[in-house]
Amino acid sequence: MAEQQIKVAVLGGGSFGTALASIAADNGAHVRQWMRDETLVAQINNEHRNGRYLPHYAMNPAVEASTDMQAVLADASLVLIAIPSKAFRSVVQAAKAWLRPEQILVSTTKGIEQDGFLLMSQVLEQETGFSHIGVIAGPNLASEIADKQLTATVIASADPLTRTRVQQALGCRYFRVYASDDRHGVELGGALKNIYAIAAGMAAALGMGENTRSMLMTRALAEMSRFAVAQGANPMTFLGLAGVGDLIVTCSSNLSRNYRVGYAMGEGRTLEEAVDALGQVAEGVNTVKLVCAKASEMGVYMPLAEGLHHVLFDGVPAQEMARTLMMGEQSSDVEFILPREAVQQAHRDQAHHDQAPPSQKNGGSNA
Ligand SMILES: NC(=O)C1=CN([C@@H]2O[C@H](COP(=O)(O)OP(=O)(O)OC[C@H]3O[C@@H](n4cnc5c(N)ncnc54)[C@H](O)[C@@H]3O)[C@@H](O)[C@H]2O)C=CC1
Ligand SMILES: O=C(CO)COP(=O)(O)O
Repeated sequence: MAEQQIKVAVLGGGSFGTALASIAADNGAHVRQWMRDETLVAQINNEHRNGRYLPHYAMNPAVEASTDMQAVLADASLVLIAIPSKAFRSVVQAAKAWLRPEQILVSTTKGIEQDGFLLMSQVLEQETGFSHIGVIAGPNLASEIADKQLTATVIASADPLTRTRVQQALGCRYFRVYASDDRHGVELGGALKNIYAIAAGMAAALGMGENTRSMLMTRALAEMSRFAVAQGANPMTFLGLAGVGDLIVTCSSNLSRNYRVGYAMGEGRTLEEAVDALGQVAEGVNTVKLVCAKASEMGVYMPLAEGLHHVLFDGVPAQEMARTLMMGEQSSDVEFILPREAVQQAHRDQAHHDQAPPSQKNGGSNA
């Protein structure tokens, strides 16, 4: 019996939604893509090109674009939502009337909602109450996917059906889909790395070398995983594609929009100028604000994120980022092996010992 063609709906007409719609169509799925802009819909349907977000990408001609959300969602079994975090909830609310519990709902958005510090899959859960919910995250620069560069991602969900269906729908000769059940960790990895991509772009523009970049990325990973574990994620997730994988790509490539915002600021532009010149979403700008507030509330040590926050919002010069990196406490390398508290305690013990009168040192002996 012939396999039934999977029906995929993509909400969002930006670069990632477009790349994912085309992958699914390359893979034989029936794909409809929803967006607000009628001109873009006409261009995708007539020229098979998204001139606004991925102008040089020849999309799979089978992708049908539409501004009619109901028609796009009508018979889809898999719904991919690629909408920036600021608009995510409003789009889900608009879609709700046509969503059904048996559908698989997957967020591809790497951001956090301000009210309640919610990740997008939590927004999906809140709005729908459905159980087939997952997230996609990993080193996935849309423009490289558009070039069909070999790429891998992660589908994270507690629900095995969601994981399997997404692997079937998107896994193809140039796109591999690995599975995880740590939805929260994978989703946090995707959102948090945007903060450090901005910092890495800044460091690159300021002429910092490879040692510095490597230190920044590795300490970023320590900081991200410390925060995520405090939020209930599994630290091992940060060894995977959605952790270190995504951190590497966005901290190294000027195809990353977050990196580009940092680079422009390192060259002397203001945040506003850098964001305006980009014309697309750089989620890290909002994420750093929310994460710093949350970290301070939870008592999580995040010197890099705080340093970046001062540069972005408090008028501190970008050069100060480097000082932040060098002036923080010299603590543990991998704190899941040697806890930070153990290093701090050793420093305190040593200071106590150094201050003690000579008669009390070395067990009272003067040798
Ligand atoms: N572009 C990339 O390489 C990747 C992006 N992502 C994530 O995917 C999410 C979406 O990103 P992109 O597609 O790259 O963004 P984009 O900036 O290329 O496009 C955003 C799209 O959302 C639409 N949109 C914005 N507000 C809307 C609203 N209120 N109602 C309906 N549509 C609205 C815009 O019109 C546009 O079509 C982001 O959270 C990003 O972090 C994840 C992986 C890779
Ligand atoms: O998440 C991404 C690649 O994995 C895209 O990063 P930017 O949003 O910084 O372009």
